[in-house]
Amino acid sequence: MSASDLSELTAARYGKTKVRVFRIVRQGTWHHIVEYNVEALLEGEISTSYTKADNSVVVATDSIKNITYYLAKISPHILNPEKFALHLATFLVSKYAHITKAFVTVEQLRWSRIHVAGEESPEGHPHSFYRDGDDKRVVRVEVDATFGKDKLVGKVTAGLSDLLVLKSTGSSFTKFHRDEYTTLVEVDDRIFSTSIDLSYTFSDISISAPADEKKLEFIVPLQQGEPGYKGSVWDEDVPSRARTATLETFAVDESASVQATLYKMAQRIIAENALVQSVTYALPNKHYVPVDMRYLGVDNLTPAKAEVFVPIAAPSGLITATISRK
Ligand SMILES: O=c1[nH]c(=O)c2[nH]c(=O)[nH]c2[nH]1
Repeated sequence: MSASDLSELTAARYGKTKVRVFRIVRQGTWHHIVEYNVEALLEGEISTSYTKADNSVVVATDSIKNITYYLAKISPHILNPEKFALHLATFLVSKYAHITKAFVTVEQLRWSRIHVAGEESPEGHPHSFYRDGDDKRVVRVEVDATFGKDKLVGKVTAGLSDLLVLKSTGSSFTKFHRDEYTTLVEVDDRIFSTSIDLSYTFSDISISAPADEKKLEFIVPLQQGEPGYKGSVWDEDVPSRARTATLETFAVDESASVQATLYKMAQRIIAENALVQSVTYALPNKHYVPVDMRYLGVDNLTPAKAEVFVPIAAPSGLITATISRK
């Protein structure tokens, strides 16, 4: 039996990742900026590149990078990561006959306008910005041309990552299962800190295939404010409402556990966003352990006296769940 009888290619996807893009859109002296980390991966009739060293089916990852920068230059949708991701994925499956699916992830880094005391605009400075947080807005798009290049289906998941939060009270963890392996003590007051990863999904959307020869045109059916508009996956309100719901629920919830708080956050996102079908959180429980000072005769352990803590980097709990619209 030869080696080729023993194995077969069952999945293949490739492309470019960590394409760093910064873009300025100038409206006179009023500038808009975005900074993205883009990943664009392809699937299709590419198996012979793996099995037969046939590079003729390979759109070089370098070309995928070049297309990403070109669209960042010419796309009217660059300022909205959902629309830009859909544009890039639609371009890739439309341009290349043998590519049936494109998977684009856009991570948006935070840049907010600096507010200068006494200056005119309440929206902030026209061209000066600061990094106001390490969390990222994240958009994942799949454009599927399996049903035909003129019947493109878009699957959009959006959300955020690395939103680090902490509350110094309003969190307990009691009445959990106990057995011979249990050493954890019940606490009715503890620190709760987590780095929030959130993603929410929308129903599939149908996308008009670009009619122009260069496949660069990507048509957005209806825009916010136009008659007949019923909301869409690229509404700017959805990410901002989701971020606010996450932060506010975390802040005000009398948390019985990470699980119970997670569930309330997700319920609020579903209630507030008609187009969101499901919500997934991944919440590491970043433990803060009070330092035992009993050997000094100092009480730093009873909850009301616990003031000095060791932040524990690892291990952490990891609580995840998906909550779906009924
Ligand atoms: O909120 C929590 N959920 C858990 O599942 C868990 N497990 C644990 O040790 N501490 C905590 N806290």
